[in-house]
Amino acid sequence: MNSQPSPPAGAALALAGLNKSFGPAQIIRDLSLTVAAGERVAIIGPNGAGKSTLFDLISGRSAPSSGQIWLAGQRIDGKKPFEINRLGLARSFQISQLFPTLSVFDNLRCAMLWRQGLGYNFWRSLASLTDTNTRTQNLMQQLQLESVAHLPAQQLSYAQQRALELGLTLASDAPVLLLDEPTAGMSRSETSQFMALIDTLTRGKTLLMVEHDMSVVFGLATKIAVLVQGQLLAFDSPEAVRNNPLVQQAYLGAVLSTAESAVALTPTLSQMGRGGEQSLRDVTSKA
Ligand SMILES: Nc1ncnc2c1ncn2[C@@H]1O[C@H](COP(=O)(O)OP(=O)(O)OP(=O)(O)O)[C@@H](O)[C@H]1O
Repeated sequence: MNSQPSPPAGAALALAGLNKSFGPAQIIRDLSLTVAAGERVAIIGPNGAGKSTLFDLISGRSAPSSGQIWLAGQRIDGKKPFEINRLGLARSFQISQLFPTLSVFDNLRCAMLWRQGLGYNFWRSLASLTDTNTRTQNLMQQLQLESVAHLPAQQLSYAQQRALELGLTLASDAPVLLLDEPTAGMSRSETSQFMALIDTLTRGKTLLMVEHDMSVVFGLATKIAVLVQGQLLAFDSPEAVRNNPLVQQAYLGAVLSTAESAVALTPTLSQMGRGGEQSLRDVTSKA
């Protein structure tokens, strides 16, 4: 009767028949989704649609009521967050994840060490420390945070803190990343520049992001998943989702009409090119 379900071949992440209830309230309903390696998926939907709950299920923060989740072919539903992280999935946890009194460099180094399973260990070999320091330095450069390397995280600007938070997620070197509203709270120009940073630093990785800002969604995602009342209404290319009458009716129509002007004002990544990446320096170097 209960034949063991198998994951779709070659998927970076796959969800099948996922359900989550809190008491009598069913929040996620029979959700199935297959994400190919290297795909960038934006999860959108009205407030309360279940986006954060879905992230919680994938990252192990809570267990599904039923259904399966596979990461690169391995069942992960019901596993602990640190086990899922070790298996190759990292989730950004907003600024609260930062160590406020540690420097930018030490925040990143801690994340690197955790990935290696070393922690702060007095007896760690000098060679591995040197290697970690070099890789921390490289990541810090990519994040354009060298100018604030020795500042405590709590003294950074908001945009710099978000860049550091992205760095902590990247430090685990996980091939699958979950980003929770990466540009929330940023100005429009900061958002454009941060999008360019995400684009550059997550190349080749599989990305899922919950995002309300349609300029980010349509500028960055290769696929969009639309969640309404816990159900997957659509999972398709940005163009197909934009033109889907069901999506228009349930969600995007209203959102796009208010966001359209913002989208028009925000250059796409290809339009930004190197210039966009360059100007991020201005944002992240703000004291
Ligand atoms: N631990 C919980 N216990 C009971 N209900 C919960 C719990 N967590 C979430 N919910 C409910 O589940 C529903 C979906 O919440 P969720 O935060 O996943 O939505 P969301 O799409 O991320 O919303 P938003 O866009 O506003 O962040 C909401 O009605 C919320 O009240």
